[in-house]
Amino acid sequence: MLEARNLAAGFAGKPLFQGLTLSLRRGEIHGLSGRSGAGKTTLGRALAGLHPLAGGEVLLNGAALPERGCLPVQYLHQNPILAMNPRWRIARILAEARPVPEAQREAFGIAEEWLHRYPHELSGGQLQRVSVLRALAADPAFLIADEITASLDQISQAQIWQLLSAISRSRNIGILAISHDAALLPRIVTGSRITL
Ligand SMILES: Nc1ncnc2c1ncn2[C@@H]1O[C@H](COP(=O)(O)OP(=O)(O)OP(=O)(O)O)[C@@H](O)[C@H]1O
Repeated sequence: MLEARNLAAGFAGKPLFQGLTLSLRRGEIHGLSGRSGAGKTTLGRALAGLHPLAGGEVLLNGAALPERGCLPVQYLHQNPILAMNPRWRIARILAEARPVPEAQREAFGIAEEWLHRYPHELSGGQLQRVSVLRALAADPAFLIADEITASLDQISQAQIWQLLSAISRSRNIGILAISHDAALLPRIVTGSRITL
C-alpha cells in the first residue's frame, strides 16, 4: 500500500495542495487527473520521494520511503529522453538499475539493434518502452506513470498500456496513471480515481 497522509507540497513556500490523503493498493492501476497546473506532476514526484514535502508523509507499507538504493516507487517521465543520459547508449541506460534478461527485452518489443544507439536515435514510443523496462528492472512496488503515452499514437499507447496492465497484475505492482486524457483513464483504471 502506498499512502499519502495529510500531504502538502509546492514551490517557494506556496503549496499546490495540502491536507491530501490517499491510499493506493498494489496490483491495480489508479488514475490521477486534474486541470493543467493543478500539481499532478508535483504530487507524482512527491509520492516517488523526488519532491520535498511541505507537510505530511508518504508511506509505503506503513514505512517512510528509503533514502538510498533503488527507489521502490519509480517515476516515469512524460518525455523519457529528459530522464536519460544523452551520452549513454540504450544498453547501458536499460541496465542502469539491474541487468535486463533478454526474454524481457524481447517481450517489450525492444529490438537488439536499438541497444547500440543513443536516446535521440529512438522514437518516442521506443524510448518509452526502454524507460518502462528500466524502471521495472528496479523491482518497484509502484510506478508513477506521468502522461507516459500522451505524445504517442493510438496503437503505441494501447500496446504500452496492455503491457503495463499485465505486469501490474502479474508482478503485483501498483500504477498511478497521471493523465488529462478523458478517454484513456476509464479504459485502463482498475483501482481508484483521484482528481486534483
Ligand atoms: N521549479 C518550479 N518552480 C516554480 N513553480 C513551478 C516549478 N515547477 C512547476 N511549477 C509550477 O507548479 C504548478 C504545478 O505544476 P505541475 O507540473 O505539478 O502541474 P500539472 O498538474 O502536472 O500540470 P500539467 O497537466 O500542465 O502537466 C504549475 O503552475 C507550474 O508552473
